[in-house]
Amino acid sequence: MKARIAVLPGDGIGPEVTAAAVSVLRHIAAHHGHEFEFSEHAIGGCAIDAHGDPLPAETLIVCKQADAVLLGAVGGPQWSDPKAKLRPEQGLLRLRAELGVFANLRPVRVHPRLAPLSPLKSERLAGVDLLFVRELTGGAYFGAKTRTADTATDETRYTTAEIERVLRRAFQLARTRGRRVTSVDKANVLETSRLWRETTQRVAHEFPDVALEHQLVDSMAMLLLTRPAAYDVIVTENLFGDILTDEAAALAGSLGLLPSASLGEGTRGLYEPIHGSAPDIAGRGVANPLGAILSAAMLLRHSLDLAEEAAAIEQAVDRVVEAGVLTRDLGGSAGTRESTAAVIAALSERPTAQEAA
Ligand SMILES: NC(=O)c1ccc[n+]([C@@H]2O[C@H](COP(=O)([O-])OP(=O)(O)OC[C@H]3O[C@@H](n4cnc5c(N)ncnc54)[C@H](O)[C@@H]3O)[C@@H](O)[C@H]2O)c1
Ligand SMILES: CC(C)[C@H](C(=O)O)[C@@H](O)C(=O)O
Ligand SMILES: [Mg+2]
Repeated sequence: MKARIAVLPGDGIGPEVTAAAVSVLRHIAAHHGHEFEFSEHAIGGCAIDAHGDPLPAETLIVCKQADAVLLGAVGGPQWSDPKAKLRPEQGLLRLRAELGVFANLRPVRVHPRLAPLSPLKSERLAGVDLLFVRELTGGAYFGAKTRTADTATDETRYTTAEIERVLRRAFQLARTRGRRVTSVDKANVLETSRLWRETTQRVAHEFPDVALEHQLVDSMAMLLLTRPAAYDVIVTENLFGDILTDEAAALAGSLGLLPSASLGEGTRGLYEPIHGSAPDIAGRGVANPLGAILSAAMLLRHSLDLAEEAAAIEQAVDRVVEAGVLTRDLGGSAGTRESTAAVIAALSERPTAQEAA
């Protein structure tokens, strides 16, 4: 298979973790007979510095022509002045909107070896296998903003069509898993959430084989910590999904572990770890590359239809964790390169009988 992959390293640890993901994809291409063509483009703070625009026109054109986009992270203290006109994060939000990737899939699994790193007791973590589906191109992130000297507003706006399409994606995904959807809103207070809930109830009729429950976001924040194994697919709006998934990362042991896939109507997708540019550790070669590497696996599965290769990467990551080659955020001492090299070495090993079954 031939594929064009646009790589947007971005800021902070972004270049370190995308380099790791690209080297894993190169290994897959070489060993499975694929031709992946990579091209790097600017986004975020470094694009503001080089081009005066967090999403330069050239970057957007290449992303729209690519089969998939792999992104590191954007942002950092040097571009975080509240009065700044241009912000790195605007580039990422515009890219998501321009690509029409309205459904952001964020899987959360807990490797038993990492359970001690979680704030929860191991018995609560057994069987945790969540898939968050976060609406990605609507809500407060994209509503009108106003600002005077002492007042600011961010409009939260959702249309029925925006809610329906992300819900359908969540229900469809639930059919490939545990057939349970939890829809998270704040319908006791917010009008957008009341529209969300009404729409969910209607869309659920199209999926009679999938169980639906509603949960208010504040109690969901607690339930994620008290009974995380009770959930399967969790679908929610943009802002709630952003916050709940960072919380869920603590269950897995580190923000550095969680991947994501942002999908629209076609097969082209945007793939990025859920973490940010981690300015506190950038440039030191210690960032955990596994979230980015697992995002590359999602790219193979969702944009290139290479499910076997995707599973091979996921199994290799599991083996590396099992073997205890861990970066510092996971209590180990491996650097980014060592962790990446261990994944590539594990890819070359034969699958265990259990994995092959
Ligand atoms: N998708 C994105 O590009 C994205 C996502 C989140 C935050 N951001 C931006 O990143 C900047 C920093 O934000 P923040 O500090 O709140 O969040 P962050 O995710 O960058 O970092 C939070 C903490 O997690 C650690 N961490 C994150 N990723 C890690 C990894 N791969 N390996 C090891 N440790 C890791 C960091 O060292 C830090 O202690 C901000 O400008 C923010 O807007 C960007
Ligand atoms: C950087 C920011 C715009 C982004 C978001 O909130 O979507 C990040 O936090 C994420 O989770 O991808
Ligand atoms: Mg976030």
